[in-house]
Amino acid sequence: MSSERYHQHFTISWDQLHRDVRQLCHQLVERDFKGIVAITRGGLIPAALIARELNIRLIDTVCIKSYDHMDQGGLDIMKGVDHDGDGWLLVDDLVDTGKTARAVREMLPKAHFVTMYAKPEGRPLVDQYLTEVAQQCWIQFPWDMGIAYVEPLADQLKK
Ligand SMILES: O=P(O)(O)OC[C@H]1O[C@H](OP(=O)(O)OP(=O)(O)O)[C@H](O)[C@@H]1O
Ligand SMILES: Nc1nc2[nH]cnc2c(=O)[nH]1
Ligand SMILES: [Mg+2]
Repeated sequence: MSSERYHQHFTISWDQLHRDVRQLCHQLVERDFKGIVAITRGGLIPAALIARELNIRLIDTVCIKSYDHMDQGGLDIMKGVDHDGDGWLLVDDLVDTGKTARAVREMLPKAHFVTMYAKPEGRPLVDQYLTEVAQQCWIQFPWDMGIAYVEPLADQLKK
């Protein structure tokens, strides 16, 4: 699937992400998890912040790749886990088409699956998410961006 399906950007700053993680954690803190399984790589960042909020130190990974920047390819599963997820919190940054989530759900059917952001197609595959984002939006994460100089509008208009 190609990048043409994305018509807008939804940009998330480090501050926003951190606030969103804390808000999601309010809904998780009463539960008792054995540990966290983070879906690499995007899930690693929220997983670390969630682990701090919920005081969880046992963190495992499912290592998987499906996108080359905005282009979706075949799923490449590099590492799984040897349990069905019972009592574990499964974390990814987002669910989009749900292809990644479907594959990981098969591996860990009993895990409690959360993402920070969810698009409509993938939303039914997760147990909990914080913010819904339109299907045609590309979510731009802070780790994929940098601070850059922006030319004043007046100078841009002179060109
Ligand atoms: O619902 P889907 O359409 O499957 O898309 C969601 C997945 O895509 C991204 O991962 P990606 O494969 O780009 O790898 P990364 O986490 O290493 O950036 C994102 O982190 C999710 O894991
Ligand atoms: N950064 C990012 N990765 C994705 N992988 C699938 N959809 C997205 C998205 O909207 N943003
Ligand atoms: Mg990912």
